[in-house]
Amino acid sequence: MGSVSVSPRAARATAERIQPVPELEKASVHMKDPEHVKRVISALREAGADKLQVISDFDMTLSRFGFNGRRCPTSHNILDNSRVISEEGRKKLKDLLHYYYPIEIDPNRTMEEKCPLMVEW
Ligand SMILES: Nc1ccn([C@@H]2O[C@H](COP(=O)(O)O)[C@@H](O)[C@H]2O)c(=O)n1
Repeated sequence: MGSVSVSPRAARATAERIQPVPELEKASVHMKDPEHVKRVISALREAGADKLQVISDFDMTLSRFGFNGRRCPTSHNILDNSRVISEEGRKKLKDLLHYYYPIEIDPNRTMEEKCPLMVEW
């Protein structure tokens, strides 16, 4: 949420019309500045879907790591195992996962060693 910029004028305008966001009331949601988050969400709602641009990253910040003791799929896993990928493509992706994932979680490698390999992946 911190990277969404809202002009002071837009923030003031929306502050008066903030609608409740029930999802934000969940115990699992932690916010440094809840009022700012509410203002940003109101501004997003007001601007509409045409103005929305979503940028996500790929390191389990958006996807869940585990649930009920089981590992959740990453965003890559979902695509890798979907029917939009050919059988041959799925095999290649699985081979890449088996090669690169152990490197990603290897506690004996430095970030400097890992980074170029993760980019290569
Ligand atoms: N080509 C790739 C690259 C990365 N991964 C794994 O996905 C994790 C990121 O998961 P998100 O749900 O946040 O996208 C990353 O830590 C790698 O383990 C992959 O499977 N395929």
